[in-house]
Amino acid sequence: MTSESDKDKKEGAPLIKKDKKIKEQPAVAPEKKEEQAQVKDVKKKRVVVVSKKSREEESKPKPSSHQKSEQNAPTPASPHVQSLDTPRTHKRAGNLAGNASSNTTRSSSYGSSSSYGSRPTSSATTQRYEQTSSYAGRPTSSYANRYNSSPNGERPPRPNYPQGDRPAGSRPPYDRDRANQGGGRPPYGSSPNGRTGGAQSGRPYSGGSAGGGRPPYGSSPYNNNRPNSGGSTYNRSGPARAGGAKPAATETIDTSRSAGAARWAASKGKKSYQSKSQSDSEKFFQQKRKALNNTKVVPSSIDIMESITVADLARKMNLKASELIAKLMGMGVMVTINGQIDSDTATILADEYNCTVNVVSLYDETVIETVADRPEDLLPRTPIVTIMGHVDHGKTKTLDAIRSADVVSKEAGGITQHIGAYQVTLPNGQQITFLDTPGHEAFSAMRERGASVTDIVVLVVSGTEGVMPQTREAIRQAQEAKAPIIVAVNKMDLQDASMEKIQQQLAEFELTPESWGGSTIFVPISALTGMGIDLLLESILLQAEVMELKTNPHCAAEGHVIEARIDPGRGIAATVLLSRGTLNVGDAFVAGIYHGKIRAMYNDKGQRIKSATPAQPVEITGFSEGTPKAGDPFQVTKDEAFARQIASKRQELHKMEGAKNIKKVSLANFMESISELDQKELRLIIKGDVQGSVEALKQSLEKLSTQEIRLTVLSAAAGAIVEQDVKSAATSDAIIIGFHVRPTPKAQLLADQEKVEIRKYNLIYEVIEDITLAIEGLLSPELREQVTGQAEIRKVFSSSKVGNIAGCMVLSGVITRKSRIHVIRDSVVVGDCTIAGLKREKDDVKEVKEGFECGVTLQGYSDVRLGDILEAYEITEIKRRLASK
Ligand SMILES: Nc1nc2c(ncn2[C@@H]2O[C@H](COP(=O)(O)OP(=O)(O)OP(=O)(O)O)[C@@H](O)[C@H]2O)c(=O)[nH]1
Repeated sequence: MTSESDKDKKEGAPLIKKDKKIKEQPAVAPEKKEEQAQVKDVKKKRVVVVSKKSREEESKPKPSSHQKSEQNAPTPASPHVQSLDTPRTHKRAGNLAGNASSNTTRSSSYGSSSSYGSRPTSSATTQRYEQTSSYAGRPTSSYANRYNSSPNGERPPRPNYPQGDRPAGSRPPYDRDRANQGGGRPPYGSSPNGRTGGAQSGRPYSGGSAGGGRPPYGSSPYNNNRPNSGGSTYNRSGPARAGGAKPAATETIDTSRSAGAARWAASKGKKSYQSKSQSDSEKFFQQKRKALNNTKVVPSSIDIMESITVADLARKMNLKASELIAKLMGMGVMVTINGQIDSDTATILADEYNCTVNVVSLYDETVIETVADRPEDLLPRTPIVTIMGHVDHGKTKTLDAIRSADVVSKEAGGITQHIGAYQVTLPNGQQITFLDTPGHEAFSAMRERGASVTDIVVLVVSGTEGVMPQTREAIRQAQEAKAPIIVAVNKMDLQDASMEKIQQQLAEFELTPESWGGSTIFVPISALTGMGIDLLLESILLQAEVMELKTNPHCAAEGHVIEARIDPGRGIAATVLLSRGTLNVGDAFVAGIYHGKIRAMYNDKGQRIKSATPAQPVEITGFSEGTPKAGDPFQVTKDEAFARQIASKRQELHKMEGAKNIKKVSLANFMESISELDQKELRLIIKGDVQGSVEALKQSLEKLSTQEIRLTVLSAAAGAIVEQDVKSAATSDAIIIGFHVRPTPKAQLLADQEKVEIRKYNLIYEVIEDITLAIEGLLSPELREQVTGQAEIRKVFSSSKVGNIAGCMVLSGVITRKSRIHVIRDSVVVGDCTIAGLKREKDDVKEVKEGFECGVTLQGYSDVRLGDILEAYEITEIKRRLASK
């Protein structure tokens, strides 16, 4: 039985400890407790305010001094104005000035930072960029072509673009006059080959970074000068800290106990009031204030990729996207805010603002540099052979004979064990790798991606049928790939097979037999009987010997994807053929635009292996995301993080290339842009009497689209309005336009039921007019400022209750209590706020007219100074018209 004391020991132990703790604390009088609670409360509020403040200041590039003053000054509940004749200096004004100056240091540090340049750059990558910069140019075809190297492991020479194509690192200013005369620059959107290559020529990436003022990764400009969360306010009342170190918790409590706590509490109250009262118009003003704070000039130069969205370009140039869109429209380029424009167009646009565009190639950042082979590193390697030829000429049977296994019959049984390539070991120990994919498809896929994987092509030609269409195609493909051809004249076991006939036919394709003085090897074979197969293999080895195929097996592995598939059990699996290096399980890699880490590796016999050498076909697993394509370059990287980085940049580049030519708003891309932009949309289905007028109407209507409102023609066809049209309109929320056509009775009935609007017209201008009005109805009104009066600050008073009071003389117009105010200093708008109090003498007034003195306290801005102009203005909403856009 458990005794009471035991129970206490078990259950009551923590309680006793707690009690002890409480007892250790000195006794506090009830009123003292209340005070402590208040102080704690104030402290909590204060921490919130401070963090909020630092966030605000971080987001603003400049005038932190204003904010500082504002925070120090409590919100004036009832502004009091002293007579202008009784100047009074306030002790706190000096404090505020001191704070302001400390913040000036901070704002300059913000100002020097470039938000565009904060791209992460590892030092290792930078080294690579520097190496890359020596390229004179690059092919402009798809991304995969760019990463492919030659089969012998050497990087193909980069094409040299004509000298003077573009100076290193920068673009020459665009001579508009010349272009207008049809001279220099190609038309918009036509990006001539070599342009981008020229852009990079000789321009070291790191140099570009430096020129662009890009801060190195991780070195945030904020870190240097930004005060810690305590800020100067803490310093004033709290104990001094060495080196501006973050205050300890005790310090915070101490400072909270000071008289400043009340001010913080008031400040907190004001802020919560502000945040609550954020109406739509307030948002507008916030944006405006932000814009004012960002009244930066257009930079003299910017760095962009090969294409850029209008929004990004506007941001880089410190301009409004709408302004750029308008300019582009003037140039005949219809583009939305998130639409891509190429670097040429961006250059022309930027040139309008005397801004030079430097094209930073994303491609450069996706290149995995490899170390060049030294002659002593190179060792002979296995030849890689592709069997090609016309349908039914015996390709599979030949491969089958080579492997001494009947693949045809296995395939008939549904067994597909092959991995796209396999290696044959001959009795003498020599090896040959055969690509086991249907020749043409493999070749086409490889060629499309710029891969030249095959060393030798074996062209199988039926000795009975002779040269057929696919034989010709195979010859062309092999010749384009500069792969030597060995002709295997098959089915020589058949009576009507003729070697001579085939030789004659092929001579027309510059495939002349050695016996005729040419250099092409012809081998008579019978895949059925196995006759001539040995000779064929010998011929392959002979050809390979002549080609002196060598590679470096000791470097990081490189090669190509031969085929890829999704294995139900193992996920993404790809057959890879290495051109150089040794591949090991656990290696990080990039294949095309995807990356991964080798999880498992299998040879062509399906056996699990740990490493693979050049020309040895292997199937790998371990892809982290997508499935690569046949012909994609495969490269091992130093680690997985780098592989991921490269893959992500390649994906971005791939996306950009895909989007590069999308400039005009089209039905194909509108869904994407709408989801991105949250645009308003007017959807139409057009039906007309003849196709010609339907097309004309469609084009005219699509031109009415603005960056805010998309006009989408879902379908445009000739014919009556039928039920299907109504159904489509109902599901997609569209309006039907009937031009010279009417709905069938059934369609009309359905439209009535579904509340689908059918508008009928006979004149094209009526349609345009109606739709224009509809679009204008959807346009949000334009908010326009109207200045109502101006006052000059002749004296500044500080009040402990209401903060700074501006003693003003109204110079023109009228200042009303409801006016919004621009604070203008040296012709620069430094503040945008409302009036908290307006007084004549000691009386609150609604307005003060020209020629009268008044006292103004501002809401949301307290850093008023002698000589500042207070510009009173009102916002008026103006209905937008399409014509005025
Ligand atoms: N008599 C004879 N028949 C052959 C020979 N080689 C292949 N054949 C037959 O020709 C037909 C087609 O052979 P495949 O090896 O499937 O031809 P293929 O070129 O691979 O055909 P596709 O895969 O459709 O392009 C089969 O019926 C084979 O048995 C040969 O040397 N002699």
